[in-house]
Amino acid sequence: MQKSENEKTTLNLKLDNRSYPIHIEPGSINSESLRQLVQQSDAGNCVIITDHHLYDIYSDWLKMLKVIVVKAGESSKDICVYESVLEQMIKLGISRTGTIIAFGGGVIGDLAGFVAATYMRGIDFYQIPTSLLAMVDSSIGGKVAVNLSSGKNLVGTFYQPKAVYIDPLLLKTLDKREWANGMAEVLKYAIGFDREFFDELSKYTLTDIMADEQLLIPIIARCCKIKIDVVEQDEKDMGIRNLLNFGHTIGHAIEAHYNYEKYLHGEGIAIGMAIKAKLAVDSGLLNEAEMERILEVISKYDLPIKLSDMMTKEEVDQLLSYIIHDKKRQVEEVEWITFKKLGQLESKPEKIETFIEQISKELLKA
Ligand SMILES: O=C(O)C(=O)C[C@@H](O)[C@H](O)[C@H](O)COP(=O)(O)O
Repeated sequence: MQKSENEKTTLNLKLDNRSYPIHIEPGSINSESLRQLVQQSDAGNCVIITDHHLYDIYSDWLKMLKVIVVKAGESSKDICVYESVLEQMIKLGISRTGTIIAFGGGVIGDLAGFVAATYMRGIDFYQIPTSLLAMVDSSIGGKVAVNLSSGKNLVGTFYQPKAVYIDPLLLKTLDKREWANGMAEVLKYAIGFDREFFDELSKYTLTDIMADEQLLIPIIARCCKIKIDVVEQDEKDMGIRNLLNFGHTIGHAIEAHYNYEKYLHGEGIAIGMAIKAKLAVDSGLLNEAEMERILEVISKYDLPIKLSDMMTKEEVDQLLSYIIHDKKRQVEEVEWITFKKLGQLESKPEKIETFIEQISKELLKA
């Protein structure tokens, strides 16, 4: 894999008047640059939304600025937390010409983006992702949302940021499980969109990527480029963008079934991608060796390829009931995202009963 120097990379996501830059530069985010971004947005009318874990780490950067802090973790992607943040925005005197800076992982980006999309009918926002998952996926493309008990991301909209600032050095605060969490989305791009990328990643381990910034930066840029290309073609997820949801129908159901406590998003979709790879062999879309390689590489990056506990048929049925609420669902069908070949996906409508029967069979296997 091509190693990069420490220069700045700027990518551009082109969507008419909703176009924006995605800056990738190690060391670009610090107290001074954060202050400048706030100043340029009118300091008194700009608020940073972050979580308590990050506030503890970066309090020196944040304490002089207007900040709203929520609890770290998926439980903050919640309607009540969303309402609380809106009320705090009012109390902070943020007007309809105000700005939000989302400084956090996927949860913060999705929550803060949804607040920005709806506060006084919409104000500007910037994404400063601090997790690998947010850097390679959720901070780009404008999907913003909160969860319901019925499922993931069920209340939200498409609302593009004004810019995304990616500083890989911020990942130093991430624990290994969170690194693996983000690598699941990296592997999604490789397995589903870029065979050469998959072959390259298969040469490394999670530890290699964590330890070598010169390896990491091109990986982040490659993921952003794939995401940009897809979003520019299908911003509202009516066609090709469905493919970015590979492994997610099962993954979201797993997350929701365990109340967003047992499995991180990346762990859920890793299991989802592994199940899809196994089923692709049954339908002749992958050969046994390709499937085995996919499972091996997913495992190599410290991600699960199956649920950790055996499930009863009743438990599997309960887990799969979340599929009914998947947003790719039509009336009687759900978009089945599967392989054309390793490195290329396709989406086709599948009867929900068939979908559930096939996934159920895999989930019940030892
Ligand atoms: O950007 C997209 O489109 C994706 O599907 C990317 C997903 O990796 C991401 O997790 C997204 O938030 C899930 O989207 P959803 O539409 O299933 O809520």
